[in-house]
Amino acid sequence: MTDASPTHYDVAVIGAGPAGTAAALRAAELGAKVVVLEAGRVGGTCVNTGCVPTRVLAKTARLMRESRLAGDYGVEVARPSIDWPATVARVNERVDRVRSIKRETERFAEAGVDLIQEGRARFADESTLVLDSGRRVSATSIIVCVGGHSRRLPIPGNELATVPEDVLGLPSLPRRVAVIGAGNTGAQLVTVFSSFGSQVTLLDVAPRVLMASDEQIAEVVSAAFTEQGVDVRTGIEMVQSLERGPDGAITLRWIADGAEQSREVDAVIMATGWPADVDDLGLENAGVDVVRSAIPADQYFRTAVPHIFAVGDANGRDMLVQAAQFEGEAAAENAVLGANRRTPHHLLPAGGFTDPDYAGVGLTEAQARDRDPSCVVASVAYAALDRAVIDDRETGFLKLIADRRRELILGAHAVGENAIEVIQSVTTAMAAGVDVSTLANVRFAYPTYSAVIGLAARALLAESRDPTELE
Ligand SMILES: Cc1cc2nc3c(=O)[nH]c(=O)nc-3n(C[C@H](O)[C@H](O)[C@H](O)COP(=O)(O)OP(=O)(O)OC[C@H]3O[C@@H](n4cnc5c(N)ncnc54)[C@H](O)[C@@H]3O)c2cc1C
Ligand SMILES: NC(=O)c1ccc[n+]([C@@H]2O[C@H](COP(=O)([O-])OP(=O)(O)OC[C@H]3O[C@@H](n4cnc5c(N)ncnc54)[C@H](O)[C@@H]3O)[C@@H](O)[C@H]2O)c1
Repeated sequence: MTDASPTHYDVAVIGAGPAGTAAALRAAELGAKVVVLEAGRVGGTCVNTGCVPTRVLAKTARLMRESRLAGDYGVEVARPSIDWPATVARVNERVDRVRSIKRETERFAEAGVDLIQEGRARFADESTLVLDSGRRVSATSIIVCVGGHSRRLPIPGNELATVPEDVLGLPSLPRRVAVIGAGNTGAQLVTVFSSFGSQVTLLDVAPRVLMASDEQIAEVVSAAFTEQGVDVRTGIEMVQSLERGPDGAITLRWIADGAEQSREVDAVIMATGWPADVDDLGLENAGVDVVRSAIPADQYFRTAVPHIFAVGDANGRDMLVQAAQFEGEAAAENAVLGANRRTPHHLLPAGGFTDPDYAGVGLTEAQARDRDPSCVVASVAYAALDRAVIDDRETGFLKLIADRRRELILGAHAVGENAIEVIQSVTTAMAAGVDVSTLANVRFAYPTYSAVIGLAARALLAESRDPTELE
């Protein structure tokens, strides 16, 4: 369809992932006439190809591990194995179920938001968008919520690799798999395939796994990978090439310690970054730049063109659902009300479902020591926690970091069973401005993993005090 005179809206939102959905609903709530332009399925990466399917795979992986241990509890089960098509079907069924409770399409309709799904949107100029169908839409403000996509390394044979969004499309469970990239995505896929019984090799140019996490947390996850039989190769110089052999196997070549190394695998997963989905967005027609694969935005989420906002994964800052939603709402308020709303980015709990789980919020220990050398740090091992011993989950610890007066909790990092739930509870305390002695006096139900918070808060109070502190 072509339309010479575009329909005009107060706010046009490109993308119906967590950022776009939050932005559109908030803008409509504030009385704006809103349109959402979505190229694919509503829900975005998170529901369709990211968090939700990954979490179902993580649950499947846990079932595999638990089944292997069932005998220790006198529960007799046959040796577990993966029926890959059934696993994929289960993931898809759960994704559909989550989609059915999210009801984005219905919520847009109830809020009076127009949803147009006629292909990809592209800027024709700074106020006009054109869709693949030819339809044109103009808007007073445009909120770009296009998310991102996997990055394929520019190396020979890269088309042989599978990207994380396409893992469910693997024809069968690979017996040998290489994961390139040990960020949040790669680490979780390592656990999934390792638990499923695949032989896993993990490669990264970074000096350690999980570079964004607290260093000690990453050490525990990395050591667990090695103990589980994963071949962890961090600090490599470069990945060179992939080549398909006559038997269908893929030869992966890389350079480490100045020498070429290679391995034959059945699948290679590239989890090497997440650039914004801007290639065909026509940003040059609107005067908006792309810097390091993301759309730069100021603290109010405005791009260089003040009525064009960029939020969620598109601005390349905090690529998390909780950030995308908050940024979307803030940008909608700034667009509709001309307000100046920012995001309190320091309180973004996040983590991953590896074995063991890991999570964190606030400053890492290195960041905290850098900013405040007199900060206090205390860690409590899960081995000191009754519940972890009861469950045979003694690996891990919770680390709390506070200012020298122990008035503010600056960061919390956990690795071990239920790490994310533990960190979420600490986040709640941080958001409420709870000081360490108040946290140390909270009663925790017995026997729980969150009890480690009380132990860690008491350990923080017991840390030797700086003599200048009571001045
Ligand atoms: C494997 C994986 C696991 C993850 N797990 C977690 C997790 O456990 N917790 C967490 O917090 N985060 C997780 N994330 C990150 C999370 O998915 C993203 O941070 C979040 O989805 C970002 O939301 P968004 O709205 O910015 O973008 P997206 O969710 O990517 O949505 C963007 C939407 O824009 C649409 N679009 C793009 N270009 C156009 C265009 N030109 N025209 C029209 N529509 C367009 C796309 O079709 C898409 O629907 C994970 C990511 C991956 C890849
Ligand atoms: N559970 C979660 O909260 C969750 C899960 C998945 C993704 N995410 C978010 O999505 C974003 C993308 O995550 P990601 O893990 O896909 O990407 P990432 O950018 O966080 O990690 C990519 C990894 O690939 C490595 N790499 C890059 N180039 C390489 C090369 N040439 N050879 C070898 N290794 C190379 C990097 O060193 C890095 O460790 C992140 O912001 C992440 O936090 C969050």
